[in-house]
Amino acid sequence: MSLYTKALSIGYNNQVLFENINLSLNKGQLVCFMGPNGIGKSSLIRTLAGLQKPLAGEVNLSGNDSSFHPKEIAVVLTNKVTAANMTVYELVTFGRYPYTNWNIKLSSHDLKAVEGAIEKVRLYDITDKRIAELSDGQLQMTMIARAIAQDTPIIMLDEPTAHLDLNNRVEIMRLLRSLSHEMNKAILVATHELDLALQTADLIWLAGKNKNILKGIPEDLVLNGSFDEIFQFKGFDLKTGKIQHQLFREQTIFLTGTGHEFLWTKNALERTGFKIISHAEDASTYGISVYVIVEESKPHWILNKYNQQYKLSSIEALIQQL
Ligand SMILES: Nc1ncnc2c1ncn2[C@@H]1O[C@H](COP(=O)(O)OP(=O)(O)OP(=O)(O)O)[C@@H](O)[C@H]1O
Repeated sequence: MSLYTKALSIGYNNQVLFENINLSLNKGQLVCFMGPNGIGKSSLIRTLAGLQKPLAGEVNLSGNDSSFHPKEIAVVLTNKVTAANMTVYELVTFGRYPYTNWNIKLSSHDLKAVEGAIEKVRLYDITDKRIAELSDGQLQMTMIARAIAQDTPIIMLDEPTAHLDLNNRVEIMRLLRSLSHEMNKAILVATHELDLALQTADLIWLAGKNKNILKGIPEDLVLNGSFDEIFQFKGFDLKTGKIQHQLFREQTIFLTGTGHEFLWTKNALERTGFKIISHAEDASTYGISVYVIVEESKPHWILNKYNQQYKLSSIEALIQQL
């Protein structure tokens, strides 16, 4: 199943957010939808999910007319959940409501879907907790589990990692990626997590400046400057993925070495304001050179500073000696 739009315009009576949009969300793909605050990501998700009327144009499912059904699209929005007294387990079972009648018990198939979702999101420790007792992150994970239990070919999530710690953010994006690839689902995630989106998305939708949406694989949008144009990064170089530090030391260091140790040494020296050169005909031109050496998995640093040599056992010691 896939979803596509034809000349779609969305927004509100007094505000058009996106105009004449032609997009498709295909099975087997994880799409990250990115753009600055207030550009209209949540509004587009609600419109694609059939929860909000378009201003013009159409949203279609696999060529059918837009008769949305919760068996086809599961949505995780950012709204507050009001079911304070319900347990986590009960809320996840709500994902099965398209398949059951309120008065009918969950079938063994329903229970399997609920248990499977709880396992995938690793909620087993908190299944008996009440919603009112959850942290924001736990509630977020519960809502994601509910959407997985719904077992639809399309899942849309609005900022699903907003309250999560780094491990859970990575875990959720990996999970969404595996749901799209292994279970052939179409997954759309509105997110501000640039680094995670660049590493996990098959495709990026980038909200443009002219009520349009740019599409492309992450690497192409980085290299062709689309991200820079939309986000107008200040002090951050997306092409290297690094914050641009002020070179306040006015001192160049010739640095050589390999592996993680070399990269983290470079990171520390740049952060502390040094300009780093790693390829040079003649290292002695720079007055200071640092060699990162790893022997039997243990690193040390050789600093040559104006004809003096020092052997150091940590990057902190190296910086102090500089
Ligand atoms: N129900 C509504 N009625 C009228 N205007 C709305 C409504 N919901 C949102 N808007 C307006 O639409 C614009 C886009 O809002 P939306 O929440 O879709 O943006 P967003 O890209 O998801 O933002 P963020 O990244 O900050 O979550 C904003 O100007 C917002 O004020």
